[in-house]
Parts: sequence; C-alpha cells; structure tokens
Amino acid sequence: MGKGPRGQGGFTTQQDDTLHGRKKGSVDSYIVSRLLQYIKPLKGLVATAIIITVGGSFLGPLRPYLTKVAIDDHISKGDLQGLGAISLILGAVILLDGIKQYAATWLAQVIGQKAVFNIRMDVFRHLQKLPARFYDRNPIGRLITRTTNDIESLNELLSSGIVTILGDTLQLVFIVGIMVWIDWQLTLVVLAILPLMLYATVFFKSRVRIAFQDVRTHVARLNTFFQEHITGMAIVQLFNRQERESEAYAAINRDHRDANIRTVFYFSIYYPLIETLSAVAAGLVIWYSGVRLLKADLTIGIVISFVQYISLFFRPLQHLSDKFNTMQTAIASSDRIFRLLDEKEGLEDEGEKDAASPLDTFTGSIEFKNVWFAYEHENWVLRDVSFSIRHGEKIAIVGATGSGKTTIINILSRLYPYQQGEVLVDGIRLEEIPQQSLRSLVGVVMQDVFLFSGTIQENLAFGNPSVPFETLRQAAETVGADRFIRKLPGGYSYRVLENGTGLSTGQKQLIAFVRALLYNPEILVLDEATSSVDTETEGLIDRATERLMKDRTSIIIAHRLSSVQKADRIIVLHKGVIRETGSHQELLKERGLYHKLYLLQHPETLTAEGA
Ligand SMILES: Nc1ncnc2c1ncn2[C@@H]1O[C@H](COP(=O)(O)OP(=O)(O)OP(=O)(O)O)[C@@H](O)[C@H]1O
Repeated sequence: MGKGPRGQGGFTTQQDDTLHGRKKGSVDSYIVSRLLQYIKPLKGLVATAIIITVGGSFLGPLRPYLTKVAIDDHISKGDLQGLGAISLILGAVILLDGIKQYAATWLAQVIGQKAVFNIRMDVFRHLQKLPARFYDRNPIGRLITRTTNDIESLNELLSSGIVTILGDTLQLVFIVGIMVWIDWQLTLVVLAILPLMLYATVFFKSRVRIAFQDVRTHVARLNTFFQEHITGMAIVQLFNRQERESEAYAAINRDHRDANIRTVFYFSIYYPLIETLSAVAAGLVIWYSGVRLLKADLTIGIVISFVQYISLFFRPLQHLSDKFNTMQTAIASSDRIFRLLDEKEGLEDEGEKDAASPLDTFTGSIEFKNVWFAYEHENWVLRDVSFSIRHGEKIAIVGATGSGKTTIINILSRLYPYQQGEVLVDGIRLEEIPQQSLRSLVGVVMQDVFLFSGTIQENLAFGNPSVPFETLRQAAETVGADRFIRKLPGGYSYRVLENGTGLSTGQKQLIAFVRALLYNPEILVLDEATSSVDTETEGLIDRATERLMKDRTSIIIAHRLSSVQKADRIIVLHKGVIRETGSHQELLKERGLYHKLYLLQHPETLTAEGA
C-alpha cells in the first residue's frame, strides 16, 4: 500500500459548479441546514442565548440617550437630585450590559464547542470507515488541515457568529431608532457616510476573502509538506537533501507568507479608512450641530449623545462585516468537511453491524475465480488470477517485487474492490460478507508493523482490548516475544514511541505476531517482512510464524526459504499472472520460474543442488 497516485482527484480538489450535486446558489442554504442539525440538540442553550442577546440589545444604545438626558434635563438645569438618579440608572444599564455580554459570550462559546465536538467525532468516525483507496488519494497533511483548521473556523462561526450577528443587527436597529427619535436631521448627516462605508467594506472584504482562501490553501500545503518531511526526516538526512528540501519548503512558505501579507495589506488600509470615515461623520455632526446650536435649535446634550452614537453605530457595522467574512470562510470550510463526510466510496457496508452475518466461521475454501484488478484505470495488477485454498491449508505466495502478492491480500481483506471475476469465501461472494465478519475471520500481519504510542500491553491487545493480562503474556511467550519484552524498562508497561521508534524491526514483527495470535483469526494472512534481522531473531520469527499458522488456514507472502518450504502449496506470481503452483520440491523439479527465483535468492544452493 501507499504506492498510489497522490494528490490527484482527492475530495478536496473538486472545483466544479455544483457541490453535493447542487447549484452554487443553493449550496449555502444546504450547508446552513446541515450545520443546524448539529445545533438542534442544543436548542435550549441557543434559545437562552437568543433571549439574552435580544433582550439585552437595547442596553448599549440606551447609554448615549441617558447621557443626553443627564446633560439637558439635569446638569444644564442644576438639578443635582435628578442627576444622581439618572447616574444610578446609567450605572445599572452599564452593569446589566456587562452581565449580558458575559452571559452571551459564554453561552455562544459553549454552543460552539459542543457542536464542534460532535462534528469532530463524526469526521473521525467517518475517516475510520473510509477505504485504503481514499487514503491513497488524499495526503495526510491535507486531512489533518480538514480536521484542525477547517473545524476551527466552523467553531468561530458557531461560537460567535450566529448569535452576535443577531445581537449586532438589533443594536443597529435600536441605535438608528433612538437617533431618529432624538433628531432625524442629525441622523441623516450620520447616515450620509453610510454608502461610502458600505462600498469600502464590500470592496475590501471581497479581496480579503480571496486572500484568506489563498492562505488556507497554503496552510494545507505547508501541513502536507511538514508532515511528510517529519515522517521521512531520516531519509532526508541520509541522502543529504536538507538544502534542497529547505528550498522546496521555502517556496511553499513564501507563498504562505505572501498570502498572509496580502490579507494584512487589505486590513491595514481598511481599518484606518473606516476610522477616517467615522471621524468625518463625527466632524460633519459637530459642524452641522454648531450651525444649529448658534440658532439655538439644538441642545448640547444631543450633540454629545450623537458623537457617542457615531462610535456605537460603526462598531456593530464593523462586527457585521467581520462576521460576514467569518461566515464566508466557515461556509467554505463546512463545504469541505461535509464533502469529506459525504465521501461514500467503499462505504457499502454502512448499517451492516446489525445485519445477520452469513459467515461466522470458516469451514470451506477461499476461491479466486478469474480475478482482474487495477488500482487505477486499466493498469492491471492482477490478470485472470484463479486459485483455491482449502480449509486448514498453508499457502505461500512468491514472486518478484511488484508482481502483485500484496495486492492479493489487499483484495482478500477487502481493502480494495476488484473489478472482474469472483472471490468466494466458503462459497459466499466477498462483497456479500459484512466487512466486520470478514475482518474478524481474516487476520492480517502487515509487512510494515504499525505501533501506536502507548504501552506494549496496549499495543499487543489492540485487536482484543478485553484480553486478561495472563492470556496476553502467554501469547507473548508462545510467540517468543515475552523474553525481550521483559527486558525492556517497565516490561509490558514500556511506552512505545510514535510508530514504534525505539524497537527493532524484529521486535515489532514479534509484537505483530502476538497481536494476531490474540486476535485469533480463522484465516491468517502474513506479509513477511523483507528487512533482514539477525540470525537469533530470524530463528525466533521462524518459530513464531510456525506457531501462528498452526491449526489455521494461512496465506503467507514468503520471502524466506523456511516459510516457503513449510507451505503445503506455493503460488508463483509473475506480473500479476499465476505462473506455477505446487510444493517446493515439485516446483524445483519443474525448473521453471520458481526454480529461477529460488536460485536468485539462494545462490549458495547452486552447487549443493548441482543446478
Ligand atoms: N495503492 C496503490 N496504488 C497504485 N498502485 C499500486 C498500489 N499499491 C501497489 N501498486 C502497484 O501494484 C503493483 C503490485 O504491487 P504489490 O504491492 O501487490 O506487489 P508485491 O508483489 O507485493 O511487491 P513486494 O514484494 O515489493 O511487496 C506494483 O506495480 C505497484 O506499484
């Protein structure tokens, strides 16, 4: 695996006019309705947040009005008692407004975090169901970006977006309403600046949005590059590629930096411009008020309250345009997340958990009938492959590298669907066997053993977490792993680092064998490691393989002579075609391909066998 074409045709690269089969116009409402499904279970919290936000939205706009009353009705008339009362009311309004903001922010965050928790869980569960083919097409770095950055921008929308938009809109309505009520002419002066402001906002925001999309694309690239290079750092160092890789990284990094600088550039123009416009509005109000003050047509309280209203008025406007941006980004992120969640390829087994399994034990045979398979298009990797394995039989598959050995296993364990022919297990077509039944029937030991960070014990019990420690230890003893495990610091509690760093290849193999033994499958599939180990470990692995295969139907992709010799039958593959089958001795006598392969791998036997 892992040899597939990367970066092409992944679910995130689709750039057509229709998303989820819908026209672009209806995509936004589709996405919003899907997002609402995550909000639905939180309707109590949402209702409380809305009540608090709506109920409290008049508090802010009330403050300048109270200031006006304080000046015009009390200060100018020397009414100290009245001034005291209005100050108390003003203090209470400020306090209530603070409490409202605290409660609304807290509730919004709780709603956002709860919804995002569920989205994250859905994404992770879904990723666990997606087949190997999907992972061939989508680089890990890109998937990580989906599950971090994209979900984070959704969080921003859910936690601050929706409720804030409602609150800000209502505030604007209240502000304009009170302003008109106090003095409609001054209100018109303030609103005169609005078209210019809206034009600037639309102009800059559309550019910022494009720049932000660029930033996100570059973040995904940075992540992919970084992830690959950290995983493959040893190769980079061994091949002295540090300089070259740094240059490649610099190019991606530069694009990322420039995209970010573009967003900063727009913001650095936009915010001062808005500040200037609101200063102009304040100037206009003061000028116009001055004219009217001279005519004694206006009070000083009105002027002061209007100057306060200007800053109050522009703030929610600013918020709203920011939220618009957040929403755009979040909708793009949601689209990518939902597209990932809608990835159906290879999910034909959904809901099968409850279905009665037609196959709980294996008693008959495995049959490949004229199977054709290609990873992509018509590049056939297996051509017309037919063979059958009886219950209890031990089969070895041999062949040159790239001949299709692992592919046979990939098909049997249903990591990839085949295109033509038939694969039957106990006479049942592979596709009709629920994935779960098949996976408990067939145990696979991969060539590259993957260990998770955790203790040795957790790694051993990976396929069977409820196994008692004593059974686990006995399995390790049977396979011959117990001795080395006990020598590790902490023994079975030794913490394995990410992907088993700190353990040798042979040790990792033995751990995989214990895992398989504990999983106790009816059919064992073993992709033998090609990497050479020392003679002692080789002996250990040999014995472990034998014990693992005992009383089991087994298929082994054999790289070692001892494994081949022990097989009941050997299948020889050549460029995806079965060329020979028979026992070791029979095939040697045939002096065909197997004989050639055998001599290539064991030249020392040339003289011994007189070949
Ligand atoms: N995920 C994949 N996507 C596309 N092509 C693949 C994929 N995996 C394998 N291949 C191709 O299929 C062919 C057979 O690969 P396979 O892994 O079955 O060979 P193999 O006989 O097991 O080789 P080896 O002994 O080196 O493990 C090779 O040409 C390989 O490049």
